[in-house]
Amino acid sequence: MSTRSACLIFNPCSGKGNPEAELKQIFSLLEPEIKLDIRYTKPDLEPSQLAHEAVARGVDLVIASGGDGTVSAVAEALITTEIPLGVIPRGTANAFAVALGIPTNIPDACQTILHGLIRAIDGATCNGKPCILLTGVGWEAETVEQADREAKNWFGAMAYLVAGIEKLWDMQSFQVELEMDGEISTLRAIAVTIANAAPPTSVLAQGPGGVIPDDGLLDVTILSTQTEMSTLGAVSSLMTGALRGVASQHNDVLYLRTNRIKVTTNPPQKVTVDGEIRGTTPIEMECVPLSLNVMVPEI
Ligand SMILES: Nc1ncnc2c1ncn2[C@@H]1O[C@H](COP(=O)(O)OP(=O)(O)OP(=O)(O)O)[C@@H](O)[C@H]1O
Repeated sequence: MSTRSACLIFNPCSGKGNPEAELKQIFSLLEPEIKLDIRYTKPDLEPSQLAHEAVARGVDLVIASGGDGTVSAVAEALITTEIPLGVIPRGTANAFAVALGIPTNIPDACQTILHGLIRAIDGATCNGKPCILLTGVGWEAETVEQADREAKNWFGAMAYLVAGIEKLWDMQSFQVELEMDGEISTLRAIAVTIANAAPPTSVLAQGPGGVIPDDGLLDVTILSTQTEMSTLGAVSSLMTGALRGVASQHNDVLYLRTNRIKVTTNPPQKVTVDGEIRGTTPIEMECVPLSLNVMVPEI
């Protein structure tokens, strides 16, 4: 007997699997218990619009199935509503799912939607637009741009590592002005990453020992630079720190926690928000505490 109603927003182009078979599998796992209204994303239709329409129709749950781009856009429509977000990850990195412990295989992700718990997490805005994962300025944004569809098809999640190493050699340091609580600090950096939620694999976003998605704060990680050699040392320290789940102690890695920050750079730098390129600096980012309900596995 179907008791809950859900809109499933399905990106047929995410990842490298067979979308028809995947959708069939999702349907067979969920439909016995959830009445599903399936909507396909289209290149010229923002998934957030489909999610807004679902909210207006009054569904109990909205499920995003795709990569982080799809999940982030669907979440945009659910922030500040009580309607929970279900996630069936089918992308390359699936950073949002990994950050929240949501399984990245279809059967277990569906189990989480059927029998999981609702967890309230923070959302954020970057220049007034929603951000649920992280905003990257400089190296992170250059890496995301370099890791295009073709690279992701070839290398999977390793595409980001390959692109990051490739881009590191070209990175010029830039001047950064950080404004928090009316105070301004100035320094030179190659990367400024502001995270609301991030998995350990987002090495530039680890903050002082992992990103906490429901603390009402953003984790800012700055890779400041002195010389090319010290940059390499800082990057390898960040990577080993991320693997071991501890903060890097390198002198060129700085951490801050804040609920609101403005970042201005000279020259302007590319910005990535939740894995999509979104213009250039300056940016203003703000945490919106406990504004998004997400289905997560039972502990
Ligand atoms: N029907 C469609 N046909 C072509 N492109 C689509 C369609 N629906 C969505 N898209 C595009 O898919 C992109 C979002 O993809 P998403 O992030 O969900 O998956 P992905 O790219 O496989 O994931 P990842 O970023 O992890 O590799 C957007 O650029 C959007 O325009």
